[in-house]
Amino acid sequence: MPTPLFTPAQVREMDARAFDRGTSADALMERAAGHLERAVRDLAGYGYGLRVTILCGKGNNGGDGLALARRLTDVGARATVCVVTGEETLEGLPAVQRDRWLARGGTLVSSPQEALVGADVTVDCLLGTGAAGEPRDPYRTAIAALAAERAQGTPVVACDVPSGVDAETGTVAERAVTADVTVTLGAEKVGLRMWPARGRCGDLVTGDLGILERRDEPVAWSLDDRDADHLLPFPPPGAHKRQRGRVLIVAGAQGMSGAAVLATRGAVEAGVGLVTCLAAPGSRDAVAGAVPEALTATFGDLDDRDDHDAAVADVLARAQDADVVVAGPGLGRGGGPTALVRALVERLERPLVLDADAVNALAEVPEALTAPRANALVLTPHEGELARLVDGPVQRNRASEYAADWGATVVAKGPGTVTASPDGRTWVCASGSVALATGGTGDVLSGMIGAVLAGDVDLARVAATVHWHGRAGEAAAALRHPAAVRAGAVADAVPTARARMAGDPGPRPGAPIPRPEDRR
Ligand SMILES: NC(=O)C1=CN([C@@H]2O[C@H](COP(=O)(O)OP(=O)(O)OC[C@H]3O[C@@H](n4cnc5c(N)ncnc54)[C@H](O)[C@@H]3O)[C@@H](O)[C@H]2O)[C@@H](O)CC1
Ligand SMILES: Nc1ncnc2c1ncn2[C@@H]1O[C@H](COP(=O)(O)OP(=O)(O)O)[C@@H](O)[C@H]1O
Ligand SMILES: [K+]
Repeated sequence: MPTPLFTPAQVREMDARAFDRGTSADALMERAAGHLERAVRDLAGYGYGLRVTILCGKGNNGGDGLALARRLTDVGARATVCVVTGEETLEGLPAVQRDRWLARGGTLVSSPQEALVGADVTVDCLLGTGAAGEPRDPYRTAIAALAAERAQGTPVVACDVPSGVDAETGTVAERAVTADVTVTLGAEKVGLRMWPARGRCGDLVTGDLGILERRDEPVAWSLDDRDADHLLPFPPPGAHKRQRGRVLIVAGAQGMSGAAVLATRGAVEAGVGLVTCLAAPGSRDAVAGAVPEALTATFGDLDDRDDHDAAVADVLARAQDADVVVAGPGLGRGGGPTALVRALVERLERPLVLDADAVNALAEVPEALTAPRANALVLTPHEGELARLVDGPVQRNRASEYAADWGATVVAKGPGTVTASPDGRTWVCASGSVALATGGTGDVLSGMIGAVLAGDVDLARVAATVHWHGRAGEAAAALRHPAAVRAGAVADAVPTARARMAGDPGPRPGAPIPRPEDRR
């Protein structure tokens, strides 16, 4: 099942609801400590005699750490605890936990550096979801001491969030913890799935506190292989090629054949009935040579001011024979491409995927983006392209707002790509590799998205395709080396990545993501 993701504020509301029903904050803290204890022992592979150093702050995150120390002692581990703000700063529950720890015979070490000596595992209970902004001293110094210890090979378990990481936005302070395991408490926090935060968490483990209810509405979802596979098309037996979808790719201005080849390959490798690539004459020949499975044709000269109306009319006419149009890779910049993209957005009665230069063209005619539209529009900008479409700095955690404003599905690309559909659903991609950070991999993705939408315009399929593309990047990186992957190798890996995602296909339950209106 897809994993629901929540904001820290939502998790606080879940806490408050649990308190209203009679669950005590103390009970939640004890449950949290139980999950941390298990994570520490799982990481080490043993508990008895394990030397664990716990650095605590003065909030409830620190309280969790003090409760953990007691539990570890109960299973024979040796816990060393430092409250970095000084034990006298604790109030409320953390103070109660401190007193229990001291009553249990525990002691407190005053300096983090001293506490860390000889640790087998360290636990970051410095700052949790109550923190904001750059960690100040004494947290700052403690975070540096933890990092120095980790550099010597001592693994770090983070309580709830790695300190210094924003669990809502996914941003990371200049001084922040890097963990090997993060035990996220109550429900998964959306920011921890986003980059750069995701890179600080290590393995993400959810510590169930019994506060999440079925009716809780997540802000986003994360798909696993099986979820994504079930969302993707599976050809019905007996289908003929036209029923398996027809994709038209409009790409490759003069001298920009590579992008057209890669987008066309993306569509072909993703599996579809028919792919046609429309490109400038030289590019068309390159596509025909490189991708024999595709049909090819040329559009007129988009660079020629007098002729671009004819070229636009030609593309629109050819689009009548397609189920989906993908436009943009290597389309070029200028009046011709802008006129073409505008015409496609305003007049095409087919689902339309706009990538790369088509996104840039759209930024030239923003009124086309906000005008009401009947067809499905999917935009696949990387951060630079997205920045041209929005006012002010890009925030990927705001992709759902962009999607709602534009009535379009927005695929905000980058590590941890965020896909948001205009009906309010959002997905944060869990797959991918830095191997994808190379020219042309985005073109492969746009072709793949065209292919999957050709059968059925379920926008959850876009997120599933992003996941699939990430897995293809991982597969290409494993076969070669993350530093030596070219976009063509990602296209090569698309079919095997799907086969791996499918595993033992088993029964297909259909789309597992409920739409908002079905979720009551
Ligand atoms: N349902 C849940 O999620 C539960 C949460 N619990 C824990 O409670 C934590 C949240 O507790 P709190 O709200 O007390 O918050 P924190 O434990 O994050 O503590 C925040 C403290 O740090 C200070 N602070 C804030 N920003 C700072 C900065 N930039 N530099 C230095 N100091 C800063 C604040 O003044 C405050 O004293 C969670 O992360 C989790 O560990 C658990 O106890 C159990 C239940
Ligand atoms: N560090 C990274 N980790 C994972 N995926 C990445 C990373 N950097 C880029 N990607 C992915 O690689 C692709 C690059 O797309 P794009 O920037 O449009 O490239 P191009 O225009 O060269 O085709 C996107 O799918 C993006 O999500
Ligand atoms: K923490």
